[in-house]
Amino acid sequence: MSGSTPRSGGAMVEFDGVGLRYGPDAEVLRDISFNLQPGSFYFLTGPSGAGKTSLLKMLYLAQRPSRGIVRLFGEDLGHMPRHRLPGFRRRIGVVFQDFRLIPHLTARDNIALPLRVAGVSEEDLAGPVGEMLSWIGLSERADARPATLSGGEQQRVAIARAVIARPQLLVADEPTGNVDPDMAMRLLGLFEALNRLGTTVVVATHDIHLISRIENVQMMRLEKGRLADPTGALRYPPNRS
Ligand SMILES: Nc1ncnc2c1ncn2[C@@H]1O[C@H](COP(=O)(O)OP(=O)(O)OP(=O)(O)O)[C@@H](O)[C@H]1O
Repeated sequence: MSGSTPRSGGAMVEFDGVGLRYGPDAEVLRDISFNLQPGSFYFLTGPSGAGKTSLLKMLYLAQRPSRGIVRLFGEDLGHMPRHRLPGFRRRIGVVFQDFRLIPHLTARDNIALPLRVAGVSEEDLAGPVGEMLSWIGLSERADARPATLSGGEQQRVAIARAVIARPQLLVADEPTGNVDPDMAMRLLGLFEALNRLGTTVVVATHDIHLISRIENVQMMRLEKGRLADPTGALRYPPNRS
């Protein structure tokens, strides 16, 4: 991993008074303030349209806030020159709601992509990619292209691709929406394993069953573009000390 690490004792992610609007329309997110601590596991919930995907987009740097401050890995993104963004993005694993697999690459090559980008040799990546294919139950379909995979199979490949390079931050948008409950638990196991290795994990989901199966998670709930804190687990507003 290149680049800076979070300031000592600092948050992995800090949102301070963040608002987001698309074009001239009203804000879809308002007054969003929270800290994500390194190595923690968060579920983001809320009704459809509450703004979960929009919040995640700001987390994985696909969207800049309309106002407020977003700090990632201790740095203010508002003051970051564009040429530094790709380096930051490489430290973040993303499971997109619509998967976004590369259509002309096989399942194996989609999963291997982050390791290749990181410069891992073909010899060294074969083992981890094979293990990942086995974990998601797709060893037999390793040479299949995305268009020939089911929605659930594509989702499993997307998850494997997001976790294989052990990102510092993992952001997953409804990552188990297309798989059965057993596979959902297996995939959640991947997130937990990564989290135990130190990755901060943020999972947006409607799946209450999934949430109830994990211990030591923190909940974030969005309602109509605002953050609620029903459990009190979240520091809201953030501790400014
Ligand atoms: N690119 C966009 N342009 C304009 N409005 C958008 C855009 N993306 C999202 N919105 C609007 O922002 C609001 C929040 O959408 P968002 O997708 O973030 O919600 P969500 O909580 O992820 O919903 P779901 O659970 O259905 O995926 C919605 O009113 C949506 O219509």
